Amino acid sequence: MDVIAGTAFGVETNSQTQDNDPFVTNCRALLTKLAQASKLQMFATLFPVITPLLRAFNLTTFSDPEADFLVNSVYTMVDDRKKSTEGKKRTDLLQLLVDVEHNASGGTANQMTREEIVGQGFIVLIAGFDTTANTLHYLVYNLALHQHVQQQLFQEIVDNLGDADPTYDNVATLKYLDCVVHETLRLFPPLPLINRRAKERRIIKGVTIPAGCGVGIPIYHILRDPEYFEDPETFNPVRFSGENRAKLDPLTVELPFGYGPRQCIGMRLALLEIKFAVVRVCRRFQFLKCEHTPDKVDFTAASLATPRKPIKLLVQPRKAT
Ligand code: HEM
Repeated sequence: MDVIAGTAFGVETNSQTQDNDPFVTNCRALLTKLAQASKLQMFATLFPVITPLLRAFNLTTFSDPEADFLVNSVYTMVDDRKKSTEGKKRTDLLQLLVDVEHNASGGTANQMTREEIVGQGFIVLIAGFDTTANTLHYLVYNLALHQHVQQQLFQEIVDNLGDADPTYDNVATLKYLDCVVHETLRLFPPLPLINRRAKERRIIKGVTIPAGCGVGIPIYHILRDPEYFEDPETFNPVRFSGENRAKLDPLTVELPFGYGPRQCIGMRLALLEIKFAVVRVCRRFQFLKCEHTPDKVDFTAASLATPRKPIKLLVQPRKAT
């Protein structure tokens, strides 16, 4: 939350310590609702023709007071940025968007309206928060269940970084960490399903997809398909190492972030964020199973991969060496 609010909007949220910050509480509440709104979304995905009807009855995903609060906050930020002088310019996403509007003021096709800027900013906020947090959640769960993986990861961090702070360059040397992150995303993709609309009629394996038809792409199931991954239900980070990775279908390696021109814009930021957090946490704590830790995660039928019951773990400080 703090990373996305800071990098996208320059807002300091301190979500770990200031639970009552309205930005944090509204964001959390909206994401919880979004995760639950899946049945309506699924229906609208399969039958896009009903979308105008949902809009007419104000039944869209973003018609909640929490969404209003966040959208209005982004409007205020955009207006503040426009008023601020050159010298005070920030280097974040919102500033880039505001500059696009400013620089294209000749009315070119690339010019963005105020609404478009706010819409883009809002989507980044929503898309960048729970996805990364959920991945970290599932990653430490996997470590708790697979102590040998946790030990190898810990050793890699100690051997390569010692006590040094994680940086863009030094986390790139942590090859095993990269495998652990990718294997976590394979088994627990935060967005289990993405959507497209068919541009033209196509027949795939005997199934006709008419032009304009909504198509759901089941990321979760593709990433657990034995056609693409041997022994797919097993958590095995080594499948993403060096020559093993080269044998995988390249499409599946980045699939947790989608595919094609609409692929996740925050992929590199997310991977870096996750790796920084893992280095900081895993060198100080060990994650263990406890009596409430499930052996298998049962998901809700939601748009975000949400566990039906909270996943509880035992966290133990590591002894200083
Ligand atoms: C582990 C973390 C993340 C995962 C797994 C993830 C996954 C995805 C997926 C599957 C999509 C849809 C892609 C498609 O349709 O092909 C997407 C879109 C997007 N993501 Fe991420 N994402 C993550 C983190 C982030 C972060 C940190 C940001 C913000 C910087 C972000 C911003 C976006 C945006 C703006 C879109 C595009 C929305 C659109 O075009 O409608 N994501 N992401």
